[in-house]
Amino acid sequence: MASPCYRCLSHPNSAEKPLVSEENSNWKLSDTCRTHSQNPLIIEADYRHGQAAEASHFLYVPHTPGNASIVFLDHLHNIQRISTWDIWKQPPPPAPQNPPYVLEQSANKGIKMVARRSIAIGELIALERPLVVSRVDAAIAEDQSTTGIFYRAALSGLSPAARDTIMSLHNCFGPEQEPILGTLLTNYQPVTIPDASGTEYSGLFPILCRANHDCSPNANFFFNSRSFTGQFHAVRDIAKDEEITAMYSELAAPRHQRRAELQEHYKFLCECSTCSLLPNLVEQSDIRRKAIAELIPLMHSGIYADDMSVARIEELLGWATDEGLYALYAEILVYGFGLAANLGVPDQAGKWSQMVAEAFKILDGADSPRLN
Ligand SMILES: C[S@@+](CC[C@H](N)C(=O)[O-])C[C@H]1O[C@@H](n2cnc3c(N)ncnc32)[C@H](O)[C@@H]1O
Repeated sequence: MASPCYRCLSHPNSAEKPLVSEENSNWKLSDTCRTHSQNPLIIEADYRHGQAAEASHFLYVPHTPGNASIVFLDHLHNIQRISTWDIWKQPPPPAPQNPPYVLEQSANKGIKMVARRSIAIGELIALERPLVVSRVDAAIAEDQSTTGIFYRAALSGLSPAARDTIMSLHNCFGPEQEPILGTLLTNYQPVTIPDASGTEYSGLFPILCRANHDCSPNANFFFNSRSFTGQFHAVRDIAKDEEITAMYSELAAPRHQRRAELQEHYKFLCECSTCSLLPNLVEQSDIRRKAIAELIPLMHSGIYADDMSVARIEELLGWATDEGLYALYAEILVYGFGLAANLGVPDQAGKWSQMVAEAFKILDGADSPRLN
């Protein structure tokens, strides 16, 4: 089977989905929904499932029917826990004043995010709360998924402005996909909720999703679960008028693989500066990225292979820098720190530990939860 999307873990759907029919065009709960509780406002999406706790429910935050700013799709037990979070009593943190970006029409990539002024490495570019958060494996009955009734019902509790914003976003699937689902899948970004027993979530961030992809992106998307905001931080200095870019697919992969994934999940051929290198330079870039890819399972499992050395880590750090892969550079640093400590090289471990802290500040901001 084809690989799942890096950002929302979805598999692209087949081309059999019909458009939403006219009679479903009103924003209202469908007949298969029923209210589970009023305050907090929790709706059971499809009571026909008969397994209420494991079926998808919608939570609207704040709990104002038809005027919520966030809708959550999850199983009931998670939704009930999430509804008690103090975060919903607090206003969202302010976005940067005079944001350093503008959204503009591009020649060939739809809307793009562009730097209005020079942006320094580590600077917060944009921050916002999501309009939709969904567990990636939300349960949807076949009849609801093909017609879009499920998503229409989910969005019905949002404010009209929030819904208009969502429906104005790009849907890269065109008529082959139900329009609301197509729009969500085109724009979802990963959301990590601590204490969610490993459940994976996707979120719709209406400004951040306007950034286009680059295989050596200059911004890092980070979800701060404390403030419940998606954020972009610059991972290198960005010049005025330069496009601000993010990553949509696994970057530690050769060009043909990156392009295939982007084509499959986002329907475009990547012609970023890395993908457009001359053939011999693409070959070198692929060698570096494949070498970094080989380290990923070790980094995730924390295993230090016998042939892994401080010198090899330094080489891989250099390649991650050459390739403009800052998030992976930070992951390699973390692994290198552990390796050096494990090998009994305290000076090197200390140096890398400091570099890890600097890298997390750049990627996530000074309040990075990873700094604790
Ligand atoms: C999440 S949206 C990004 C914002 C989008 N450009 C818009 O107009 O709203 C993803 C879509 O943007 C376009 N896109 C993103 N990165 C691209 C790139 N590097 N080259 C060409 N198209 C790109 C593709 O159509 C893709 O499906």
